[in-house]
Amino acid sequence: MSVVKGVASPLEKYDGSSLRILIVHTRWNPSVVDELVKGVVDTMTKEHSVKSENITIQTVSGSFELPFAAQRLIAASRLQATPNAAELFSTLGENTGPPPVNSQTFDAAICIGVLIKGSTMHFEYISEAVSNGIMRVGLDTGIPCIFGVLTCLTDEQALERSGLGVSEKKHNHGIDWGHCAVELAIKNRRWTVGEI
Ligand SMILES: Nc1c(NC[C@H](O)[C@H](O)[C@H](O)CO)[nH]c(=O)[nH]c1=O
Ligand SMILES: CC(=O)[C@@H](O)COP(=O)(O)O
Repeated sequence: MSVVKGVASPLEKYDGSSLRILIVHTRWNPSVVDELVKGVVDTMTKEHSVKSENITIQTVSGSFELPFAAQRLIAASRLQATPNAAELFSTLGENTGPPPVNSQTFDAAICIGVLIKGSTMHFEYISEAVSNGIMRVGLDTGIPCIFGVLTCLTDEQALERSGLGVSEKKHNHGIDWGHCAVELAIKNRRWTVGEI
């Protein structure tokens, strides 16, 4: 068991009570993905006071769809949060109506999926595309976009990294992603107003 590997705790405990979080997760390998999502949500709500009503959860088919969905959902939330959203919405058709009162853009997005190597190179191509795509969404939108995709060679590796494994090394990586999302969302707010 490694004595080096792992992430150190942050220097402060971040209050997520005002944060708005987007979670996009896949429907591939659902037994593992669902456990990872639970780890993220439980960590944010129980350890950082993120309100459940401020967590938006959307699903896509597979990991390859994660970057597209995250980018489009961030864009849609920005449309809803714009000052003249009602006017913009009215131009979209008479049935759209005004945006929800509490609609605002997201403070962070978390993309969650599980890739498990098969017998072709499909795994390698998707892994590379998805990791680059998720990184690009964060850089292009300015909204922290957390890489919550397990890239596993075996089922056992996926089970271990979602806390469903049988060894003492098992750890739900969703916990780390929940902490990471809150920390970067708070820091991004501070950096955006010049607090460095
Ligand atoms: N094999 C896995 C996939 N494959 C599906 C792709 O992600 C994508 O949905 C499809 O190519 C259509 O664009 N997805 C996973 O998330 N996990 C896998 O193990
Ligand atoms: C990650 C994948 O796309 C993989 O599970 C597909 O399996 P295969 O390479 O056997 O087609």
